Amino acid sequence: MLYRSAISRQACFANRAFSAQRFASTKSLRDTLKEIIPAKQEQLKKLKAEHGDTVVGEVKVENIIGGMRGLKAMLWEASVLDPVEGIRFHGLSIPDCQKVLPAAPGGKEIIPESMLWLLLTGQVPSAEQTLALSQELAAKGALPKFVEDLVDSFPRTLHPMTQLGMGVAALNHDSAFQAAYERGMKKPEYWVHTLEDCIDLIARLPALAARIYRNVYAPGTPLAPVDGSLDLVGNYANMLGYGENHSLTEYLRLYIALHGDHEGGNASAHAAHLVGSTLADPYLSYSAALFALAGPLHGLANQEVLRWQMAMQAELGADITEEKIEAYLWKTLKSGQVVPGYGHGVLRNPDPRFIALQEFCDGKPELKASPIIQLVNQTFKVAPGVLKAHGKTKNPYPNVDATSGCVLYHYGLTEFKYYTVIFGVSRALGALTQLVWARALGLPLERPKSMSMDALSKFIADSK
Ligand SMILES: CC(=O)SCCNC(=O)CCNC(=O)[C@H](O)C(C)(C)COP(=O)(O)OP(=O)(O)OC[C@H]1O[C@@H](n2cnc3c(N)ncnc32)[C@H](O)[C@@H]1OP(=O)(O)O
Ligand SMILES: O=C([O-])CC(=O)C(=O)O
Repeated sequence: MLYRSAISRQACFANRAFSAQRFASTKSLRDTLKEIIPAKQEQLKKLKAEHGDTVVGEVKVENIIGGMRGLKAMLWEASVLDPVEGIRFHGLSIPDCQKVLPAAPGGKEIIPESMLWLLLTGQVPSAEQTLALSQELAAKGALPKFVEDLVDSFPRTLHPMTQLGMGVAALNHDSAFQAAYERGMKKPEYWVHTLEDCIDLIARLPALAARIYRNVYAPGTPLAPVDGSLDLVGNYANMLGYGENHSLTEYLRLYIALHGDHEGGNASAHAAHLVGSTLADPYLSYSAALFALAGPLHGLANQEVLRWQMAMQAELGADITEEKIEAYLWKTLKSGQVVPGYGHGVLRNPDPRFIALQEFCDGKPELKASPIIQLVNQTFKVAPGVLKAHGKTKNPYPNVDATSGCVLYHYGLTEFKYYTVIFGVSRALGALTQLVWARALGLPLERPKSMSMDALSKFIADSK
């Protein structure tokens, strides 16, 4: 009863807040995709036929040397990142999504299932569709026994991200795409089997990620099974051992929904896309994404932020002033390290995901009073000025990693080497969505041309 009234409350709320045409019909996820894919295929065909030779930008030597920064060279459907405004998912900003995407029954925050539906289809799901997706994910959420045994065999000292990537790769044992490919499936069927793998993988990530957490940080204690009545994050929190903490569960829903997609060029999404373009199955493709996410310049920065803020707290003692933070920032920079959680390859403003997580904290007195979250806020006041004066970083503002882990720490989830795993549960939403579309659109193998320094120098000399 409570469940039903929560659902209809959500539906009414969503209907008030957003224009009707953005809403999905009452169709299932698969039928919705079947309906929209032909138009997208047609759009791509037309773009290629009518504008294939339109120039989008130029390639400078600095782009080739500089990590391809700024080059518009990938197709990515679900989201676009504006340097100033931040991310939009199918045109919806984070505040838009917070208004229209259904929450979990009894909750307020965006539920990752509704974000997944939006990313995959470009439509806002109803509460009923979101619930159906939750139920499907829970029904498919258990791990095969051999993957449980594999993960249980890892040493506790193996980094949780290494464990996650290996576990995800091993899940390809059951890949529907791989099996159908071996049977000789035709190209138009690719997306159908890719979608099934992607749904299965997203469903199993919480059980895999929670098992890693329990093995490493609470060995020998019981691990809850997947509960068919819970949503994806409800289950994840429960299996982690935090199911009773409603506030943390809500935070995780928001966190996982917001980290889901950040257009295509970020290292994890791009890695999934590159590997997927070889027709490797979604499990192998997403394990590649996870290993990219595990680098400190990308997803691992959230563990690095906490480590750095804790070291700052320990050094500065009880009376932390802005002057002392400023001196600590300079010490970090002068020692040749980056300030973790600051800077970005595309953004040139504070990350709206950072703002959304800060707003989550602002609404909760216990979070506002938390020393670590106060330190994040104080650092935010000082760091942009210091980074501007330092004069190197193109973006002196915080990215999402500047706060995400510190909030987890406040909730008692203090094992910071685990934080990127939570990011890894999330990024599957966007990276796997794109794999479905890459297969539906028949996108080719990704294979850019590289040049050696000698070849570049010759090219420059010849063009003078
Ligand atoms: C979810 C995410 O992945 S968000 C990013 C998470 N990563 C971090 O927070 C780590 C800290 N930040 C960084 O290292 C960078 O800002 C990156 C990797 C995110 C972006 O890198 P780039 O696009 O190359 O940044 P940018 O063009 O501004 O770099 C120019 C110079 O400023 C430096 N710089 C950039 N950000 C910082 C920073 N936070 N602290 C100190 N120096 C920085 C770069 O290292 C580079 O120095 P170099 O010329 O000596 O090599
Ligand atoms: O966009 C990027 O390069 C990094 C990032 O913030 C993300 O992947 O979420």
